[in-house]
Amino acid sequence: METNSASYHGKRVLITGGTGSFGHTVAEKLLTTGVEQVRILSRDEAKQDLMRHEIADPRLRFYVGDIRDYLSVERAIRDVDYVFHAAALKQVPSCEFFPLEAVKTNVLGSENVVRAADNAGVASLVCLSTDKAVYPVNAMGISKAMMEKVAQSYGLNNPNAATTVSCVRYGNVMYSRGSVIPLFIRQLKAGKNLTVTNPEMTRFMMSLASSVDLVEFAFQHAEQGDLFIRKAQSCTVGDLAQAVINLFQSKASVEVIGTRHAEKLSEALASREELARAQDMGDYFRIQADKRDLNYSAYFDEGNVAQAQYSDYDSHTVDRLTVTGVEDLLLTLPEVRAELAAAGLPFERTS
Ligand SMILES: O=c1ccn([C@@H]2O[C@H](COP(=O)(O)OP(=O)(O)O[C@H]3O[C@H](CO)[C@H](O)[C@H](O)[C@H]3O)[C@@H](O)[C@H]2O)c(=O)[nH]1
Repeated sequence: METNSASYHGKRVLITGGTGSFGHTVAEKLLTTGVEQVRILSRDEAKQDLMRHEIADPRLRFYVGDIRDYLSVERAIRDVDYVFHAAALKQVPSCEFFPLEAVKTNVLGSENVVRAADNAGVASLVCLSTDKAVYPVNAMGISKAMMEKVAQSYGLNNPNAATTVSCVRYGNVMYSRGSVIPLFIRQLKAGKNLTVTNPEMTRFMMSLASSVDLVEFAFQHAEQGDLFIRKAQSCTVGDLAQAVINLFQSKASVEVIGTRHAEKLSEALASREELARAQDMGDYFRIQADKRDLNYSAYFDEGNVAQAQYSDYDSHTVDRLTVTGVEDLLLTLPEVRAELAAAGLPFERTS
């Protein structure tokens, strides 16, 4: 995390959904700065207890609550300077089965966070979204797309707002809980074949460290309503499986199981319409909110002629990693290195 320690000096930071892998990593990094307090708001007291023991620091404070419940957000956000909003329902299948639960947490819960941040005079709020919010096809993505709209409408409706509200979109965070990389490794260790949905399916691959950098970047650069994405490479799931097989020197084969419910062949981090108004910032894009006011005729009559020159920032068309490239990326992940070390296999490149 390109932590600008000075920005946190003497400040209080709240992380919603803070016991997850993102929250944990951010909290640890913040505590290396001169931050005054890091607050975690989450539902599960057992996970909080675990984290309290893992990071024993008196500046870390835990609030049991749920973003669906405004009062619990209000309690946790009082006197806070900055908020990282990571609390969400983010499993595609569970949101598919219970779409209204996704609405309650990802849309209405996020609205609670925005409103509470405004009422508490928070300086900056960064909301975490996902590539599945772009041209969404599943309930998780649709609810995250609505969260982005809720976040952006805050500035549109409050031109003199004291709180800067921005969003970031992730791709697939490698080795995140419940995702395919730990699954592949578990399958290999159990002597099973790797289950691949569709070998040609592509996903953006991001390490946890680079997703934390993205949030940090947004925090440092956000203006009202901005949405940030980090440029990323993609790979096919077939190549990902092959890279895992190669690193673990396994004889396992790949079993094609077919596309799951509500998943896409590729994901887009930004649409062409968004890229047409995006600012290229090196490793990142800033996508500004449509700043026209809520005058309906402006909304309908003023188009954007630049749009036609752009295509989506899509995992099928961006720079694609080779199998060796995926192996190299996997070797940067501490969890993969630990698994390889435990299996007595090399986890450094010799050539
Ligand atoms: O047994 C499996 C399971 C998955 N896949 C494939 O592996 C890729 C990644 O699958 P994950 O389940 O790891 O990730 P998803 O893209 O489905 O979704 C993930 O990324 C999202 C962000 O885009 C959210 O964070 C979500 O919670 C998280 O599961 C997909 O192409 C999927 O089809 C397989 O090939 N075999």
